[in-house]
Amino acid sequence: MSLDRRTVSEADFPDWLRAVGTGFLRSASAPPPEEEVAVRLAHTDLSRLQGVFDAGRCVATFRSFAQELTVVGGAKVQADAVTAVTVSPTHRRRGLLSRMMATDLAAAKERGDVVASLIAAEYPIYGRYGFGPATWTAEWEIDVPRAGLDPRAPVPSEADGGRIELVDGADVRKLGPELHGRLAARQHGVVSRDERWWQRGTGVDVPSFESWTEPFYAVYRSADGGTDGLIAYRADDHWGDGKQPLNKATVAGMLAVTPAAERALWHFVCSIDWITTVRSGHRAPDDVLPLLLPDPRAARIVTQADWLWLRLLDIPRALEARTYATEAALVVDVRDATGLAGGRFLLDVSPSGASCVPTTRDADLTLDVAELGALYLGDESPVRLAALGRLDEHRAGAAATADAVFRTPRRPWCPDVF
Ligand SMILES: CC(=O)SCCNC(=O)CCNC(=O)[C@H](O)C(C)(C)COP(=O)(O)OP(=O)(O)OC[C@H]1O[C@@H](n2cnc3c(N)ncnc32)[C@H](O)[C@@H]1OP(=O)(O)O
Repeated sequence: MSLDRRTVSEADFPDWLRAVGTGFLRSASAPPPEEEVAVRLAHTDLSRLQGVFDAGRCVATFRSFAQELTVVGGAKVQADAVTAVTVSPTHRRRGLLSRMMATDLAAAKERGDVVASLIAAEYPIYGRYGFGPATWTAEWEIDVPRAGLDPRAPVPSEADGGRIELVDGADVRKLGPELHGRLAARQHGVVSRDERWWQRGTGVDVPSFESWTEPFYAVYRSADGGTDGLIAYRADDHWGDGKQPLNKATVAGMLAVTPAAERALWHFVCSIDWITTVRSGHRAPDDVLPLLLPDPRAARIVTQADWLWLRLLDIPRALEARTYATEAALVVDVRDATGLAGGRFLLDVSPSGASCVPTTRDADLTLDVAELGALYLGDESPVRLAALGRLDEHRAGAAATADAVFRTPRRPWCPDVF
């Protein structure tokens, strides 16, 4: 019987969820409990769910949803966020992912989405579809006694005027969205969170495959009482043979919209009695954390990897949406084998605005749409891509000009996994 790729109906949904569990090696054979299916259905746009069915049984899954992505300068573009991509091990490498991806990207283009976004399970999967790694992540493990922080110092410092308060999940659901909105207005790479995100993130209706332990939550209030930062962390219970506390705090999330809040929250979590190790959670690779410590070598990098991948669907709108710190003009030839977004464009930028229009002028640079995805938020270097042979320079110095055009002083950061 031929494989049937189709949009998922309400009746298909439990089996579709079962197939996601199979593909992600979570559970072997049963759909989640009925109540959980109902909760998830209420938060799912079925028209953006695809499944492939073999003799009526779901063997491949794909979901996309509407997302806003903050670009350089703080504007937001509409993203087609891709998730729940699985193909059962019995049906792998027969082109099912390629079929579902082609269907989804065509629909996103038709809808007018500017980019598609995802967090890749494995690096080699998505480049072929025009995605490039646009943000990277780093995680540190801090040896607190070695870090050299003054254990007697109050946190935050009295000079700072702010204070740290412990709060609960209900407070986080109240305060978090506003704080996140302020972060999303300034940090490129941030993606939108809906109400459901804050519920799941604070233990409301958590799916059965996730084991949930309530974290500790603390907020940073500035001198004027505003909430400028939020941290969630969990602690284990580990004691040495000599009766010394050797507990580890693992940060589940930390958002800060001012440098004072950022410094205070890191200092706070590194100053909790009994805690001798802090795991930072996923941060931008240029996070201030290690250099906040008197001895930065006490912060060991434990993860360094690609994080948010982007696929440009509308190059003029994408490039005009972000800001640029320099004044320059570049003709960029973008290859896109799918025909969705490629072409030759004149990109004319200055600190007061940008225009990107199709052109027949000679190209300064040629690159694949996936490489443009890696450049888009300012993280990758065109000069480095040229050295790798992934960007062709047709005019001497054009890659260096592109470096000045695209790169940003601070690196992009996407705090979420989706
Ligand atoms: C955004 C997210 O949800 S990330 C989660 C992705 N899902 C997973 O990692 C779960 C486990 N893996 C799977 O379910 C599947 O292997 C998938 C979804 C990754 C791939 O599905 P498939 O249907 O096997 O992919 P498909 O047959 O369309 O492959 C297309 C091409 O990609 C290649 N490819 C697919 N998966 C991988 C991989 N994991 N690593 C390297 N190459 C891959 C194939 O070899 C093929 O290459 P070719 O065209 O040169 O022959």
